[in-house]
Amino acid sequence: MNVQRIALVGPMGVGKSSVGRALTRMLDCPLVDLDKMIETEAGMTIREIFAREGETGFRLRESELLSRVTSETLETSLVLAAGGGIVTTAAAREVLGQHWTTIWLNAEPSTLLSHLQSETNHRPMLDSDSDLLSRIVQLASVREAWYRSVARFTVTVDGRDVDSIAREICQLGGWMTCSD
Ligand SMILES: Nc1ncnc2c1ncn2[C@@H]1O[C@H](COP(=O)(O)OP(=O)(O)O)[C@@H](O)[C@H]1O
Ligand SMILES: O=C(O)C1=C[C@@H](OP(=O)(O)O)[C@@H](O)[C@H](O)C1
Ligand SMILES: [Mg+2]
Repeated sequence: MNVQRIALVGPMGVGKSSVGRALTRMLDCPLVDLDKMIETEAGMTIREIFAREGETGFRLRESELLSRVTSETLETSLVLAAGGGIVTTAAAREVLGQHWTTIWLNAEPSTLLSHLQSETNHRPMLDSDSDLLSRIVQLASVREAWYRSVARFTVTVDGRDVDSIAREICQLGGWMTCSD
């Protein structure tokens, strides 16, 4: 069996979790949404982790969990929806580049703004003195080179629905099910 391991990276709000869910339906293989797994294991929400442990504590949990999930599933087909900031950790970039077919979902700031406008509550990295659009642009300027460095493919999502994005990803790899 041909093992497929697809990791979705990209900025907050681009649709990693949503496209991840669509992909697992289409490919009939499991999804790990890393943020959800972090929350379950910590028994805290992401906002609570940031409040108690700061961004540093969250990044440690995130990169350690990525390494563990990766090493425990090397022979398993899997879709991984990462959090937008995973690429800020060097160890995580190494794992994504080496052990996953990593796909960068990318979008214009205006698209991210429209996706995130009612979704800032559980995303502490969006707490900022500046307005939401400026924060989106600022994070992109820091992170885009890292997304590029880990990604085998880039998919632009502007103006597209979740299923069409997932279908494009399946076509990129020639995947019909996770065993193809
Ligand atoms: N292609 C899309 N078109 C319209 N809305 C989208 C699309 N992708 C995601 N969304 C919406 O944007 C918000 C953030 O999506 P989510 O999947 O949580 O993004 P991420 O995991 O990348 O932060 C959700 O409300 C989701 O329904
Ligand atoms: O970009 C970031 O730093 C973060 C993105 C979030 O995930 P999504 O990209 O799924 O929103 C989550 O991991 C956390 O709030 C930090
Ligand atoms: Mg997500």
